[in-house]
Amino acid sequence: MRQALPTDGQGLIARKVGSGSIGPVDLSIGHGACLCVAGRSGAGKSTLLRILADLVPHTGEVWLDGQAQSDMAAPLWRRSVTYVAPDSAWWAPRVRDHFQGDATHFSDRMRLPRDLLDAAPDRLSTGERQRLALIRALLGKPAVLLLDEPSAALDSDAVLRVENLLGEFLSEGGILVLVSHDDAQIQRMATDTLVLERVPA
Ligand SMILES: Nc1ncnc2c1ncn2[C@@H]1O[C@H](COP(=O)(O)OP(=O)(O)OP(=O)(O)O)[C@@H](O)[C@H]1O
Repeated sequence: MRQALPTDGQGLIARKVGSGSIGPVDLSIGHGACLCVAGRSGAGKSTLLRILADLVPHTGEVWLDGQAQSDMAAPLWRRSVTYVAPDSAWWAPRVRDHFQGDATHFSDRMRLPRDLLDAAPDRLSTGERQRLALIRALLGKPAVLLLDEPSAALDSDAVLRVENLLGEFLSEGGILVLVSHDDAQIQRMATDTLVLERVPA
């Protein structure tokens, strides 16, 4: 497991967050740390990430470096606390139209063909779309990345390339919350783990 940095009020902190299907959940993640979220299908992993990104109504409170989520406009909060869905949305004609800045460095690191940046999003494979969604999020320079099964569709070499980039994000003080069903990936990436249990109806 990776080493966590101490939080001392900094980092991402959630207290008693929940919605109809999950919670209440407490968590605290320091800069440079990766919380892996596991649990059975339907346990609420995606819902927890969407709560942390302020994408769904919820109870409880979330803070980033002492700044409360409830005191910020949701779009501004999401620039710092960015959710990457397993089924990312693409709306512009070309892939590169979705990026803030030059994606070639990240795309080369992932060994993606350069012509993909000029491609129409609907011709991307599932794994290409997953990696390009991660690149799009990284180019936004978030403080926190909330990744929902980011390498579920990837071969083992591509998984390690993704983890390498995420390791770099962590070493620069980024905060990562990673939903994964892959125990080996959790072993490689986690400084801490949270196993969610489905709330009985
Ligand atoms: N928009 C929604 N409205 C109502 N219920 C929802 C909504 N989104 C998710 N749920 C329910 O909340 C529960 C948790 O769903 P969630 O997608 O968070 O689980 P998960 O742990 O991520 O599952 P998986 O591993 O299958 O992706 C499920 O019972 C799901 O049906």
